[in-house]
Amino acid sequence: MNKAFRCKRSITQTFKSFKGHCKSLSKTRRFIPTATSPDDEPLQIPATNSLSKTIKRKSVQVQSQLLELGQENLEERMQSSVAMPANPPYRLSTLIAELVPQGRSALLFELVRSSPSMTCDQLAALAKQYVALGADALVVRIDSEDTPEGLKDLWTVSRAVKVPVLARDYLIHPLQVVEIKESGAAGALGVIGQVNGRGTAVLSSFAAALGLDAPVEVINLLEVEGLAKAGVVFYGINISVGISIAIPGFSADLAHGILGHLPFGAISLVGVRSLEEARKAKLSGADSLLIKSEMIAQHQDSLHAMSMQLQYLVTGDD
Ligand SMILES: O=C(O)c1ccccc1NCC(=O)[C@H](O)[C@H](O)COP(=O)(O)O
Repeated sequence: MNKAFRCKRSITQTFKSFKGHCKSLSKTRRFIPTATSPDDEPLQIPATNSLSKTIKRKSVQVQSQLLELGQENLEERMQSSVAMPANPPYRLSTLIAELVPQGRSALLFELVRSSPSMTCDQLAALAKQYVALGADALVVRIDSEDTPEGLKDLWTVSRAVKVPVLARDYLIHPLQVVEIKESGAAGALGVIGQVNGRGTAVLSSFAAALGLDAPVEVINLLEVEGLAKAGVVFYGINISVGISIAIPGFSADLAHGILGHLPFGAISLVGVRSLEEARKAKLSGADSLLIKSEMIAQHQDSLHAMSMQLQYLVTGDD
């Protein structure tokens, strides 16, 4: 359990500071989480790029959930989630701790419905295929743009395979983390430093308090420094983030710089879209690789070959 919770702050206090954080961000940041309590004013968000548009859409969704739930029910749900943390049978951080001393990085395959009409059972069958191909863990996309039944997908896949299953969404509010925990996942991707700003550490420590692995996506060492002080130990790097938020020079090279300067004992996950990115990330010391759905789609006709090449890469036999 990390700092925010070691300090014995109640979950209510934590949530309140998260709310305050959302409000302050609304005035100052480029990407603005607007998931606030039912009594908050709707916030104005400048949609400057695709990520900020996505966050705006997500904020509207979360805000409507919060309105429906009400403040008291929300606090009760969060409190009972902390009181009964998840104890998933397969954990990514445990797996990484086993593999890294052997010189091996963990391979996470991203799973997404190929069309909205795909069923949960079909997705579960695909999950089993990925595990048979060599995936050490799976990441299920649950955003409403990817599936009409994100949490059901997560629930079904988590029960279908004997590897860690993480959700991928855009996380801006603790309620989303509670739902992911209740769906039986072992973790969540989507806590993004650039989106959550000063609330990042709170959201991350809340996920940890619920027993989930939740790497925080970072784009520079300044973020790492601040988060490390707050006790964050799991970092994510999305190599293609430079494309979506136009950071000049953000590339595998910058990822290399961040990976080389993570705090002692920290673990890392790097999202890749090609074998070349996977190779660079492994050489730079990534503890785990997220094989993104775009890459899997590109190798649709040669999944076995892709997987074999990845196995060579992560064992360092490349
Ligand atoms: O997407 C990754 O590569 C990634 C790697 C490690 C931790 C988190 C990661 N993604 C979380 C995100 O929410 C993405 O940054 C965001 O969805 C944008 O993703 P994309 O459109 O695939 O660049």
